[in-house]
Amino acid sequence: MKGHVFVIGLGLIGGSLALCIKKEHPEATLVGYDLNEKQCKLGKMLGVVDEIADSIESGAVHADLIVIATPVKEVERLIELLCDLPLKEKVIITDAGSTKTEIVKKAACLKEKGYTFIGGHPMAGSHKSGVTAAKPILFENAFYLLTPEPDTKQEAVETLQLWLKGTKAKFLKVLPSEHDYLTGVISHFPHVIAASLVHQAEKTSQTQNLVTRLAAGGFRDITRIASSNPTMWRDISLHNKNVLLTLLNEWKEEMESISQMLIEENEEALYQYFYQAKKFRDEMPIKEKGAIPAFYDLFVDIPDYPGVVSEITGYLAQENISLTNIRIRETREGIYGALVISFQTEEDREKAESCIKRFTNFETSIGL
Ligand SMILES: NC(=O)C1=CN([C@@H]2O[C@H](COP(=O)(O)OP(=O)(O)OC[C@H]3O[C@@H](n4cnc5c(N)ncnc54)[C@H](O)[C@@H]3O)[C@@H](O)[C@H]2O)C=CC1
Ligand SMILES: O=C(O)C(=O)Cc1ccc(O)cc1
Repeated sequence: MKGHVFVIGLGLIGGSLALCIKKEHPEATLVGYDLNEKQCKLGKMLGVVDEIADSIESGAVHADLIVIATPVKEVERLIELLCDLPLKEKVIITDAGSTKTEIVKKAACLKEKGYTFIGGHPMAGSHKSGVTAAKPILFENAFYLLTPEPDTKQEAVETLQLWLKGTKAKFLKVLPSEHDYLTGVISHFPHVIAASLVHQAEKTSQTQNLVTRLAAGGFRDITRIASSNPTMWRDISLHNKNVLLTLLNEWKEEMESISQMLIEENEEALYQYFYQAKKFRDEMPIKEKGAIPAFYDLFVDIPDYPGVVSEITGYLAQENISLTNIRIRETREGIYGALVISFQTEEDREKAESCIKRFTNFETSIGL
């Protein structure tokens, strides 16, 4: 497709979406804008966007597609700002925010002006931020939730999906309230719990300095997401506060019932509690992005030349690092592909990452 695409917020998500759009639509002009000048410079330098706009206004008025990829409270402010601009009549405005109810409500002013807004949420990412972490394979096979309104034209939804085809994500349409409840359960509430576990360990560390050294394995797995961007999570929590408060109350009741099982030394109830959790989790489609990520996967961006895979496995073998699985996610002649290497433990994955970094200049990441 041809046209001007304006991406506001050139971070992990805005940058990755820009790369996906350019990959699928090389004739489109990608224009970026970020409050942080450094992200603008990097975005242009890394070829994530073709141009940087001087202001929101100058980027927005020429755009056929506007993608807002800033923290969710900023999404609201930007929508207000766009409402007062003379945009193109057929422009499609979307966002990538992790919450939808408040954003879609705010977008009513765009509808009043005759513009089309379709809420969006690519359900993949990581605890990293900034345009340097952006990559075109970030959303591959992930769910991409869209929240069109009943009166949104089907043609506009199709056009948006076409613009976003390069994400290779699986699009699903949901209601904003449904979106916020589901993401509250599987994403927002777990972030609160992860942060709370880290706080608990920190409190203990004030009197027991061994705690941080002992915190390995399970603790690190369950608290990885506590390393995410605090501004982003502050905004998400405030936007989805009602769902979070409901979930917190249910959680408190559940914790109360565990206290009771412990007080009563109720072996059968405790066994059932852990057994049912294991059963449900083991049956989840964990290999699919969007459920629970496979935590010990290492992604290596590799150039497409013969022998590159055995070169990498050779380095790992030299350092006695065992892998459990290896696969190539995408290769086309001369184009970078992603090698996905699975390990049994996080320690093995960390060792492998530093080994590959020492021997090569290939980009590595732990993805979702
Ligand atoms: N990080 C993740 O894994 C995921 C994040 N999201 C959502 O995507 C959005 C962006 O998140 P990330 O890319 O991770 O954050 P990020 O921190 O990497 O990028 C956000 C960028 O927005 C810029 N920004 C903030 N206010 C702005 C404004 N008024 N005008 C222009 N630029 C502004 C910041 O300077 C920053 O560069 C958030 O709404 C987040 O909830 C959605 C899916 C996954
Ligand atoms: O790092 C992780 O596991 C995440 O949870 C990434 C993430 C963050 C926010 C979203 O709205 C969707 C995905």
